[in-house]
Amino acid sequence: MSAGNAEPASGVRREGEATESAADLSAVPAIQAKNVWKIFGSKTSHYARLLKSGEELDPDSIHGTAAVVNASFEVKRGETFVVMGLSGSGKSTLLRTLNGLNPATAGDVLINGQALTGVSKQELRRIRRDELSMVFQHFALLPHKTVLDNVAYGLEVRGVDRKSRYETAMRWIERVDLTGNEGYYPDQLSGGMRQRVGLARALAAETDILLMDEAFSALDPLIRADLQQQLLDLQQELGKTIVFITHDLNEAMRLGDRIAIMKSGRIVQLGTTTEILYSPADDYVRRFIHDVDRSRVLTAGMVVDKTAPTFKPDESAEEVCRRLEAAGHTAGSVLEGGKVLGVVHLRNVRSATGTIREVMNTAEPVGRYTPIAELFSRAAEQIEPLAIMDRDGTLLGLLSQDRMLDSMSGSDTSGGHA
Ligand SMILES: Nc1ncnc2c1ncn2[C@@H]1O[C@H](COP(=O)(O)OP(=O)(O)OP(=O)(O)O)[C@@H](O)[C@H]1O
Repeated sequence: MSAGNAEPASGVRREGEATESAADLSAVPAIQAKNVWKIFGSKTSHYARLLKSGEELDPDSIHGTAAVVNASFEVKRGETFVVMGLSGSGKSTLLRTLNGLNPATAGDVLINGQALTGVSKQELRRIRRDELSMVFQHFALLPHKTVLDNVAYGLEVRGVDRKSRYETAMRWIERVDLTGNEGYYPDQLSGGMRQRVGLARALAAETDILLMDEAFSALDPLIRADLQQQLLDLQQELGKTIVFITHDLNEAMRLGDRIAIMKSGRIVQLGTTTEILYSPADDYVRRFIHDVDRSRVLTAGMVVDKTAPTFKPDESAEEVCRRLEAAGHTAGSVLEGGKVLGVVHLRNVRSATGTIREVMNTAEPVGRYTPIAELFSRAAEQIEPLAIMDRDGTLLGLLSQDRMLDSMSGSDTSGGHA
């Protein structure tokens, strides 16, 4: 298991110290949890003393509930970090230790390098207002305020003037596709729309960190899938740091860059989708992944072959054929000026006489976040594998139909790349 290996980062801030510049902050993980425990019960301060003095504590032997047991991890800036587990495993409690609503019994939580332990109530309120935003399962909208006022609420609390906060709120209302609904009250909206308001409100606060507690769990499956897609699209553009709580592993794998799986307060595995699918830490995790729809959670970027050779369009088919055979590959990509022009297959270059420009397949490359379920029919139409590109349009590698099928059947095709 990989939980528990978080190293302290540089740049720890203390209360009252100046907020570091954006450049300094970029070197610090957005969130750090170091040996965090949360114990409920009457002897909490006794256990806190034991843990602080370095004593080992067996969570099964305590009087009370050990809701979070020795959790250590870092959430990188711009990462979507999902905490997944069954009801009662400690997810919400862990989230509340991160925003200071439920102070840890022992251990440290650092937000943007600042430890929450020992800070004043006032400073904690400032951190919760300026550095974190929350999206809740049951929306937590103010029923007597309109959509516009709900979205603008965080800015109102911060004292932003009416004109600026409405401008900002309208921008986010538009961004979550709610334009035209700004005058409605929450009870006039569907569940999906209410959660869009919740999301817009969190985004309007313009904090770098979003904490989302079962944010989509109350929605029916189609609306839920829509909101997941909307979050993925927003995230691609905004690059927020998101901690997302869910009890659904399909949702966790669809959204998460990394996933922490919790059981009885412990993080039993922390890894990427492919790490968890192909190397489950124990039988508990194995049972979960049994129900995962791999074609939906595995994306092109997760299973792409990054080792295939690349060629220039004016190389001769004969030379390319020789190089492909020598490298033991059946296909390669053709690049010009850093851009993908096409893909060549050994079968086509073998019989060709001119340059590979004439025999390459010039089909559009595929984005790395496309679920492989959407690629099977395209892959079946051509002999060449699909070219997969990164966010910025550069080539990531090739993906053949065989490789997709292997990844679905449980073979590790990730080659260590998530
Ligand atoms: N305020 C509290 N007082 C006492 N026990 C608590 C408190 N809050 C949570 N617990 C206990 O801590 C454990 C973890 O609860 P938590 O709500 O964090 O789990 P969860 O994984 O978020 O569950 P769910 O998905 O049902 O919300 C449970 O045994 C719960 O009963």
